[in-house]
Amino acid sequence: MLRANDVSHAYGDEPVFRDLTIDVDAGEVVAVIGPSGVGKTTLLRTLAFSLEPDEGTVALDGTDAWAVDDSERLALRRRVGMVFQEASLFSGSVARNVEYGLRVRRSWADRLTSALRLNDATDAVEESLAVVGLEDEIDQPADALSGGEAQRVSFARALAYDPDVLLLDEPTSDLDPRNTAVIEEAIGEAKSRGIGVALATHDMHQAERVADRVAVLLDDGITEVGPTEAIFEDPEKERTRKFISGELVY
Ligand SMILES: Nc1ncnc2c1ncn2[C@@H]1O[C@H](COP(=O)(O)OP(=O)(O)OP(=O)(O)O)[C@@H](O)[C@H]1O
Repeated sequence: MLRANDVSHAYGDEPVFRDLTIDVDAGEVVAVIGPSGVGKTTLLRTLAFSLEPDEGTVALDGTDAWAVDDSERLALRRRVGMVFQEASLFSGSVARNVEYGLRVRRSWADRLTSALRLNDATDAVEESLAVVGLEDEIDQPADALSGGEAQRVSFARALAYDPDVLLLDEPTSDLDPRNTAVIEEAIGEAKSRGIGVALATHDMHQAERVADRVAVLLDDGITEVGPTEAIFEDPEKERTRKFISGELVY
């Protein structure tokens, strides 16, 4: 469904990755693991159509995002939700923060329609908050939340948006185990709704817990991608095995 094909990207003269291919299907979680600075964030920004690759194509359901005009590309971007390492909520209630996700997705025409849609929006906000266990905090000011709760609201916001794809950039690296577990369960819920998920993570155990497939990003490209169990138990490449076992030090 979402596919980056033979993409290359460099910042100035510094190549980040070359000829990299990765895809994410509906209802599938693909974890991208690799050492710090290898290009996981750059890859997610490429998959979000916010960074144009120097070479190669990035397509959603076969539409090449950089071969269409700006408005079509914007329409593609709207089908993708993102959660970053740090929650970025604005002052205002939890409900308003989650609603924001819906508002950016909807066109003006949609927003001007009936009360039925407004009810749908309220339902979507409540349901999304329930997925991250924060339905009781709906009217609280976002400023009053802990860091972990704020990140859960960020996830609910991305989910309420009803994306086709969710891109998660180390969403739990600042969280404690309890909040991490909530986010991992929410990833499972997104998957069961048919959302394709790409998850960049430093945490190999997390990749093992939540991913269907794992892409190992080393040096300037994907060294190996495959079913999670195969990558962790019996990788094809020696380099993958060394990275997984911690023998490869960066
Ligand atoms: N806007 C930029 N301009 C120049 N260089 C950049 C830019 N963004 C990232 N880089 C460099 O590109 C490389 C890849 O960065 P990126 O953030 O994609 O890696 P990462 O795997 O997500 O790292 P981390 O795990 O530490 O978040 C790094 O060497 C980084 O310093």
